[in-house]
Amino acid sequence: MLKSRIIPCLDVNDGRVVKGVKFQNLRDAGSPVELAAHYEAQGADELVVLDVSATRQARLAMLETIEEVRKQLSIPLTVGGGVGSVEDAGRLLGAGADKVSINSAAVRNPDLINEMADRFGAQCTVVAVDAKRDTSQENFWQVMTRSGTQGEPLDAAKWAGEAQQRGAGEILLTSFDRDGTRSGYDLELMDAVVAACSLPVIASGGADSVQHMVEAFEHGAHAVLAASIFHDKNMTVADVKRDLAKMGIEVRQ
Ligand SMILES: O=C(O)c1ccccc1NC[C@H](O)[C@H](O)[C@H](O)COP(=O)(O)O
Repeated sequence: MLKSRIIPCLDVNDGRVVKGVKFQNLRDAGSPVELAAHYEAQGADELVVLDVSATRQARLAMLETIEEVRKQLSIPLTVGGGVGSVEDAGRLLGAGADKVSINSAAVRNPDLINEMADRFGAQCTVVAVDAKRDTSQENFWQVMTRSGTQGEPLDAAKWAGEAQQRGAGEILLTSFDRDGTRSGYDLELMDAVVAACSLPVIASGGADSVQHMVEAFEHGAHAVLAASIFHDKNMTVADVKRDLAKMGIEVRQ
């Protein structure tokens, strides 16, 4: 049985880790290099670094940040944010990423998923699905792109299924509604995506307790991603893993 993974997330804007609520009101949360080392020392299984910078020069500087973070880490590193092409993905892998996550560019050009999987392998190809509940429809979550600012005429569960068909290796599923709110993962969204896609799914958005993580695992998540609770030092990755083990969830110690 694969062990459940705990993945801290560094959202990076202009070289600094930031954290907001529903992708808004971003506050400074520290240095990416220091936090990467910090979370690995706490026992993180993987790290996700998302470039949420708005400006082009900040995005280009991201390669240096990735090289610096890579020097700190021995655990798998997934990098995403603004990846627009196979060449972009290649540059990030060359800078030290093990996996690259794509969202907006894949929605614009779904063949990009096939190209990445063909060129680098499914294990490097993560499709990030940012989903916002559409309250006007039963069991429908809209795919969001461009850092949560653009609603797409696309059902999140169906899109995850298509990503699988096109060769993706993993789904990074972020609930826009829960991001930063500490109100728990969107479990119904998890259910809908797990029913439509048999790839490993990383639950993201809303974590505030170990119990929230247990719920996500019970609803089919292979891994849980969290940012706020770790950046705000409410708990360490080691605390989480200790409590999960006590609750019978198999984690890497
Ligand atoms: O994904 C984006 O484009 C984006 C843009 C700006 C700010 C945050 C963004 N994403 C949200 C991150 O993936 C966030 O770290 C996860 O949703 C985890 O959130 P919490 O654990 O609730 O803090």
